[in-house]
Amino acid sequence: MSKRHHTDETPPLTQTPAWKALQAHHQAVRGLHLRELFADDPTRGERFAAQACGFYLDYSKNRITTETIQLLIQLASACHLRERIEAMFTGQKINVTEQRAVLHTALRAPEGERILVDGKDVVPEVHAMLARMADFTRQVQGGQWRGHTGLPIRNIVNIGIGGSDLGPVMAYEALRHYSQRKLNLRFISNVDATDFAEATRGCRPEETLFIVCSKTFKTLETLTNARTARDWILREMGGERAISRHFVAVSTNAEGVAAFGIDARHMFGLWDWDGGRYSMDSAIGLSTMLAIGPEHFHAMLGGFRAMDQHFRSAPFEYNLPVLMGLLSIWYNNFFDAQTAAVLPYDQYLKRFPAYLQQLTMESNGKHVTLDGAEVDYQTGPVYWGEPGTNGQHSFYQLIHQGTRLIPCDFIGFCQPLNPMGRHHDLLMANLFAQTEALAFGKTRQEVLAEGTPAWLAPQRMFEGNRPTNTLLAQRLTPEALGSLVALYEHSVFTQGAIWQIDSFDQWGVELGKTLAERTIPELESVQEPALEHDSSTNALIRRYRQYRRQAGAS
Ligand SMILES: O=P(O)(O)OC[C@H]1O[C@H](O)[C@H](O)[C@@H](O)[C@@H]1O
Repeated sequence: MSKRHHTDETPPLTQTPAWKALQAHHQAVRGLHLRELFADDPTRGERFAAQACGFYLDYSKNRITTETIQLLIQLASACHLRERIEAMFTGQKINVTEQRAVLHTALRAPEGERILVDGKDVVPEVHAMLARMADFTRQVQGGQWRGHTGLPIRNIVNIGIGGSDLGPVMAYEALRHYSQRKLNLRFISNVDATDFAEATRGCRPEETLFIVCSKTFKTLETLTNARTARDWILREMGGERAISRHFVAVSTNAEGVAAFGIDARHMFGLWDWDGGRYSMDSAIGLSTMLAIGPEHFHAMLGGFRAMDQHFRSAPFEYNLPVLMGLLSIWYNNFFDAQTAAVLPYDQYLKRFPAYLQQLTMESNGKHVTLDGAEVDYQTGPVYWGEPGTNGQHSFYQLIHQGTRLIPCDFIGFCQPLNPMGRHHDLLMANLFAQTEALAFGKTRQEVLAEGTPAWLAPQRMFEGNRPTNTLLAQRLTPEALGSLVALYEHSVFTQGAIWQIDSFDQWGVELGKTLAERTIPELESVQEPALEHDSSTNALIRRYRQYRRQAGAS
C-alpha cells in the first residue's frame, strides 16, 4: 500500500506525465555522447547558453538535447514552479513545517517595495536595520567606537555556527579584495576550544569586539564560545561594564541576548522568515559590512536583487537558477548521480563549496514531501568541491576516469583581481581545458595514434561524456557575489519545488543535539554514570572517560 496521500494539486511526482516523459526520454538519450551532440550541431556551444546579472551560463556540455530542456520545463510547470516562486516572493508561509514565510528576498528588496507578512510590511524594518548596521560600521571603522579602556577596536571576532558562520566566512574570504583592511577579522564556530584559542591568538582583549551571531541564541556551540569570550574579556578588564563595549549580538532572541549581558542597543535583529542558511545578507552579515564597508555591502545586495528579479520574471528557458536546478534534477533523478561538484576557479571563493554544502544539503536533504509522504525518488545530492586548480591535482582523476557520474559546476572570472604575469590566463586555460576534457575525453584510436602501446591504452583512454556547467562573469565584485549566491539559492528552491519538499526547515539536526545534551553529563560526572545507550556508545563513553582520567593523572 502506498503511503501517499497527495492532493489533486500535487500528484505523486513520479506519476506525473512530465516525469514519465523524462524517464522515456532518458532511455532514448542516455547513450548519446557529447562528441556526437557537438558534431551534429556546430552552434550547440552558443545555443545552450543563457546570461543574466553579468553571468554567462554555458550548459552545452550537458547530456541534453533541446527536447530534454523542454521536458524539464514541462516538469517544472507540472510542479507549479511559477506559482511557488510567487508564493515565496509574496511572503506566503511556504515553510509549512514551521509555519513561516520564506523571505530572504526581502532582505535585498528596494526601499519602497511592499512585502507583507501577517499584514505588516517588512521592507522598512529591513532598511532600518541596514542603516543601523552602517552606522555601527562607521563608528567602529572610524575609531569612535572604543573598547572599555578607551582603545579603538582592531579585531572583530564573529562567533556563530552554521548559517551564522558559513555565509559570513565565505563572504569575508570572497570579498577580501574589497576589504578596507582597517580591521582584523576572525571567525569562531566550532565548540572545539582550538577554534577559540587560534582565532584569538595575538588579539588584545582591549582592542577586540565580539559579534555573537545566533538566530535563536540557544545554540550550544555559539553560547559556549560566547561565554568563553566573556571570560576572556572579563579576565583582562574585570567589571561587567566591559561587556557592553566588547560584545554585540545578532539574534531574534532579545531575552537571551539580555540574559547574556549584551545591551539591547547593541543587538541587531533578525526575523523568523529568514532561515540561517539564507541570512548572509541580513545583520548576520555584520562582519562582512565591517570588512568591506556599507557601500560595497549595498552593491552586494544589488547583485542579489538583480538575480531575484531575473528568477522571478525570466522565462524558464532563459532563467539561470531554473536551468541549473533542472539540470541538477536531470542527473540526480534520471542518471542516478549521487553527488555534484562545485569548482570555483578563483582563490577568493575557497569557502564557497563549504557554504554551498549547508545551503544545498540542509535545504534539500529531506525524505518526505510537504504533506508528509515518504518520497520514492532521490532528493538533494551531496555537494562538494575545492577551488581550481587545486582539485585537479587531487580528486579530478575520479571525475575523469572513475566509475561515477559527477556533474560539475565550473565558476570563473575573466578579469583577475590580482593581475600577475601569466597567472590568470593559466588559471582560466585550466578551467576551459577541464570542461573540454571531461566532455570529449580521448578515444582508444587517439591514444594509440600517440604511440601508446596497446596494453596501456585502456588506462590512458578517457571516456568523456562527463557533464559540466560553466559560469563565467567579468570580475568577482560584491555585486557578482550577491548574484552568484542568489543563483544557487534559487536553484536550490527550484529543486525543492520539483521534489515537493520543505527546503526551509532542518529537523534533521535535532536528534544529534538532543543526544549530545544527554551525553554531556555522562562525560562530565565525577561518579561513574549508569550508561543506558547501545553497547557501542556505552563502550566509547567508558573508554573516553578512562583516557580522560589517564590524561588528567599524567
Ligand atoms: O543561528 P543559530 O540559531 O545559532 O543557528 C545556527 C545553525 O544551527 C542549527 O542547528 C541549524 O542546523 C542551522 O540551520 C543554523 O544556521
